[in-house]
Amino acid sequence: MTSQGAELASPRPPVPVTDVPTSQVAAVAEPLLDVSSVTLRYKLPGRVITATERVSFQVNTSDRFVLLGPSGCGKSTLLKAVGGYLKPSEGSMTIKGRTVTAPGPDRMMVFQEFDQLLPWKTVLENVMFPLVEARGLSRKEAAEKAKLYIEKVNLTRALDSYPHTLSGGMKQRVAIARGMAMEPDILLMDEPFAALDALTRRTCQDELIQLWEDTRFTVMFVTHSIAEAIRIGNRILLLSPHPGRVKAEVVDVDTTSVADGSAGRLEREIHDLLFADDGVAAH
Ligand SMILES: Nc1ncnc2c1ncn2[C@@H]1O[C@H](COP(=O)(O)OP(=O)(O)OP(=O)(O)O)[C@@H](O)[C@H]1O
Repeated sequence: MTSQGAELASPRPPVPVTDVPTSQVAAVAEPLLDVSSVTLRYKLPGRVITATERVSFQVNTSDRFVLLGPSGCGKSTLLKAVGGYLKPSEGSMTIKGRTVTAPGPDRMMVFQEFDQLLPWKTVLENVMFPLVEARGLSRKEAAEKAKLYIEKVNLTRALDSYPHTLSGGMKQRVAIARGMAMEPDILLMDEPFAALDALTRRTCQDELIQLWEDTRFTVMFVTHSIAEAIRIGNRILLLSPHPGRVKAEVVDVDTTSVADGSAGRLEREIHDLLFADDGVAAH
């Protein structure tokens, strides 16, 4: 049974898994993001690639909403479409009731690549840049806000450093600070930790959760790692292999289950759902 507004701290059976299409689930409140029956296609010379087919889901304020599925199922394509970089061939996407038609400062993206920072600008200048250019803040206001968010990702010591002097994990934290400083309606993260070593990746995941505890921002997070999905998400949408369709949604993911050992069970259940035939998944 799907429910909205997960209470992460409450003890509960950790695996409320549903195969009910999200479009059939009654929303408790107006969703922040409403993706309705969205098909995304790439039109190439002489052929068309369908990346996702009739995908529906809703993201609520303060959700940590994870898109999980095998490589090529269209996770990044979906995220780009929410970002406004791709127009659906079918269906609709609205954020706060407005149709998504183009990129905007209400949806900031963080990518996997370490080179998403401007190499000729310092950490502080990188975080200030969109605040000045897209939000129209004065340099003084932008610097104040940027410093606040750089502090939140524990990089105050690196304010004046240039990207090439930072580790991969530090660069990703700067990118997160830059996205969060814009105080977007939703932060869109495309496998931001996938290129990090295992230890740094784990640290960055924990820091992201800590950051969420502090600010309760809304995040949509793409990964193909089941363990990462469980660690990050309070809701996990499972997509089938290419073309991506909604297979199931895991709701009320209790992050405490990661510590109490039941994460392994949840991981196995999600694995079985992801890789089962449709008939098997629909139990
Ligand atoms: N720019 C593009 N032009 C044409 N086809 C594309 C383009 N980008 C992605 N595709 C195709 O769309 C499908 C979905 O790709 P997408 O990158 O969204 O999947 P993904 O689930 O994010 O995969 P991964 O986990 O490997 O990043 C794939 O078949 C891919 O080859």
